[in-house]
Amino acid sequence: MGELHVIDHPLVQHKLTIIRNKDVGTQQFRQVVNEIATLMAYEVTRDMPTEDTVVETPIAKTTKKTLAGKKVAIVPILRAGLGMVDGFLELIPAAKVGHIGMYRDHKTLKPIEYFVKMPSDIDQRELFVVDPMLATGGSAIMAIDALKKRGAKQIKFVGLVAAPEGVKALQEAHPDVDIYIAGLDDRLNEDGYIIPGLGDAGDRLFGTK
Ligand SMILES: O=P(O)(O)OC[C@H]1O[C@H](OP(=O)(O)OP(=O)(O)O)[C@H](O)[C@@H]1O
Ligand SMILES: O=c1cc[nH]c(=O)[nH]1
Ligand SMILES: [Mg+2]
Repeated sequence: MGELHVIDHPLVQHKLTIIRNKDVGTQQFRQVVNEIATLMAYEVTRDMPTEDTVVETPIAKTTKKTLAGKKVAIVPILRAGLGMVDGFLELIPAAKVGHIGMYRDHKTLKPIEYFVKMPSDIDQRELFVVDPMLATGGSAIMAIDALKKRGAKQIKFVGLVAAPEGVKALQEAHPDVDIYIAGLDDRLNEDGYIIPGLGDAGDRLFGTK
């Protein structure tokens, strides 16, 4: 079963509450989503492998840790996932970025895939699939299906707000994928929105309403 990690760091919780406010505009929403993404990138990279490296300080030669150079890629689920990419790149600037386009049909709530462009070697990379919202889980499940079909083996899902329904569905569909979120909310409403949630993340990020 994929582990659920709720990042309860005070800075993350504070920033998440800021963007829940319906009166926060596009510019601040975008900025704070990226700030939370940076803080989450710090948490989700905790288990990155390190190796011993010899370094000469002004005082002495010593052996200390550096990253072992594991390849990673950030995979935003368009559109809303794009809002988290720059925040991740702040900490992992050399990461490749693969895009997967997905929108939910408003009536059926089923996701529809419309774009996939991945680095050629995703089978050798750790992938961070980013999307602020995990609602029914349909979009994340289909995105991860598409990545596995292309050879991906190591995947983490990183979101901001999730409904319990989405967490359960994703854990059942992809038990090998750990889930990192900033907030686990109450439930979905009849339109498939997370309660209390933060509204439509894509519309709030890009000002399309
Ligand atoms: O868990 P689910 O029920 O699949 O819902 C979550 C999806 O819905 C939103 O995307 P949306 O369809 O609004 O597309 P957008 O990002 O282009 O606005 C969100 O960004 C997720 O991708
Ligand atoms: O609450 C929700 C659910 C799905 N997608 C969103 O952007 N918000
Ligand atoms: Mg949307």
